[in-house]
Amino acid sequence: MRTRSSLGMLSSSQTSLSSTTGSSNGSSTRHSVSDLRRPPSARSYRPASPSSRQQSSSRPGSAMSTSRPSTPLHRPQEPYTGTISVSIRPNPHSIHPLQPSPWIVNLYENLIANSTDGSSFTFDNVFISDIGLTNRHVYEKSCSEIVQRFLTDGYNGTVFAYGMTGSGKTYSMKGNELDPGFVELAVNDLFNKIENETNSKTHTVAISYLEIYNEKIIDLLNPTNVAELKIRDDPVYGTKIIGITSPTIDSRDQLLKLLRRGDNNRKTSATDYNSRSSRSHAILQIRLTTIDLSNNTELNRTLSLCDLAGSEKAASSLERRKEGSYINKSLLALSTVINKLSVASHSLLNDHIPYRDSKLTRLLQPALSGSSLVLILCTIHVGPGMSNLSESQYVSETYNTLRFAARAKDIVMNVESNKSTRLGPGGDSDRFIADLQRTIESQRLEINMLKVNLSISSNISTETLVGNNNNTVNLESYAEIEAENKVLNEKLEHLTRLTNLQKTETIILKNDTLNDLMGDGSSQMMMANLEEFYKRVTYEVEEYTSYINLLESQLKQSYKEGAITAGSSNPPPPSPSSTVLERQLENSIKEKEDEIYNLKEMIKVKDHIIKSLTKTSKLRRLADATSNNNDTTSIKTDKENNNEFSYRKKSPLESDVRNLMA
Ligand SMILES: Nc1ncnc2c1ncn2[C@@H]1O[C@H](COP(=O)(O)OP(=O)(O)OP(=O)(O)O)[C@@H](O)[C@H]1O
Repeated sequence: MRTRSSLGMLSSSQTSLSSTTGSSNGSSTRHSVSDLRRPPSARSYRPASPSSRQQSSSRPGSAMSTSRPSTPLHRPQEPYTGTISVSIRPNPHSIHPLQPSPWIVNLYENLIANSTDGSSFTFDNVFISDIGLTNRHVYEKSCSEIVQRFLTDGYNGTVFAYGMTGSGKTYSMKGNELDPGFVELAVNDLFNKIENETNSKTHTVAISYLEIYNEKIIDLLNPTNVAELKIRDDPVYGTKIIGITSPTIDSRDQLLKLLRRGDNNRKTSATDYNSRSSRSHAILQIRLTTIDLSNNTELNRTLSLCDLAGSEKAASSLERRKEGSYINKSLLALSTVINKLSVASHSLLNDHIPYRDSKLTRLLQPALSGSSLVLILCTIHVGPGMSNLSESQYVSETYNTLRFAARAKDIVMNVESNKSTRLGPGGDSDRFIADLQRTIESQRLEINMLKVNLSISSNISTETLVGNNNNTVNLESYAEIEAENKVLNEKLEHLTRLTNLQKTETIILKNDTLNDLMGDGSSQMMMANLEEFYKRVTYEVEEYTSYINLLESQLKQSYKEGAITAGSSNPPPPSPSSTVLERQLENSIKEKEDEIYNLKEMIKVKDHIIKSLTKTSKLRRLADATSNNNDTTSIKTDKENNNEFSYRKKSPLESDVRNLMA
């Protein structure tokens, strides 16, 4: 029973490690991952010897990582130069009472080793897999330093939890009532700081909370916000999400209440490995602005706390597989970025870093490219727990996570804190406002000029079409209509994509989704699946409807413009080019009308599907109620018969069932 005892035995020393936090050599010592299938007799733990470190550091790419002096975060230094801070936390529930774990933790060296092949990794913190180890303890040793430097020194901070599904990311970030997670602990630190601040300083806190689900950004504080949220470069914050809700917060309780509401909007589902698995990456951004009235300065900084979705093997459910492929794709993009940054830290070449390969890496771009202190908390499985994971499955997943962590640990950062800007007369913001006013003024002039040009050109255009002898179409007005056509074409392309998506959904529904919705056949599971499905479909229907409205208004506009262009009390014989133009407009209008008609038809189909599904779920509830009521009524699912229900024998509920079936 080496597992629990050897991991547990070191528990007491974990608490005495505070002096070693951050004092690791800042590198991960990696040894070759050799044959995992060596016979059990060969499994013995060999702590990393100086010679093995030597061997590791002589390999290309790691030489600098071991020789580079690491700067502990807690040592005041400006700017911060050092590696990303990486901590490893095993999920205590992953220990199996009977199966020895191949992973061994050495708390004195912050090292985790695989006893099968002798490979080992060193990080800033390696935590014990002990059920009694609280989030607060882990937070204080790994995260609170970044939060403090965010609060007092003006650094941006980014913390993210990374690891296999079910390994404890959400537990660490969110926690529970008894054991609050990193987010709540950071919020406490934030408000403690604000409340104890001297009178000369005022603070403004604003937050945004989003999830990236299937490569779409969703506003967790306002899920009805159906506009497609886009990431844009921003001179102050690096990147910014246009249109996201970002309320100003007055108190700790208000902030936590909003987060709870946001958490309820998050996509979670039961997977093969975790009964409540996060199916999205959730990112909380806290923006803090401090105005110091004693010297009239303003300081802005951002703390980002991210609970990433877990990497996973192919799931058995179709829906989960689809989500899983998006999750794995974005985690792969993150891993590629980390690899490249790690290589770039040790080379003089400036390789392209593919931040734009996923929304996640795009959002983390400013943090990973040096504008933020970064902590990565990697959560791992050290055993199969009570799941039916095989040893090779969880060991290889844990290896993947540790390799990712080791590469991240190799990345050298040079982070500068944000600087205060001067307020008041002659201050930075004054100059900024003056700049903005100048820009607005010159834009106002430009708009006026354009308005004048536009009215001249539309007069000329009308004259040209209604009676001038030269029969030429005004080029400017033609260009305008061309531009309008281009916009409409873009919209059309978007619609085609939506339509294709819609087609796929319908096909899926016909073939497999109904089986997926059935889940394990329990009405609870089916209701949960149905609710999720219903939410998604309703969201799509809303998107289509608002899109149709937009198209209709554009069409109206086109009609209007067409009428103005062609309208005349005394129309001239059309010139060849004006006829072409009118034909183009007519075709375009017709296409849009067809498009709208098709979309309306599709919405009808969706509505019909929703109704049928709701009916089916009611039917199933009735069926369950009937069978729970003992009686002999037997309602059974016949999946081979197109998922219809067949029933026999009368019961008091049968008439209800019949009504629903009708
Ligand atoms: N350190 C811990 N102490 C106690 N329980 C834990 C710990 N870590 C994880 N758990 C438990 O393990 C289960 C899975 O954890 P969690 O949901 O946090 O995993 P996850 O990594 O977020 O998974 P996913 O990627 O699927 O969302 C939960 O029941 C959680 O309560």
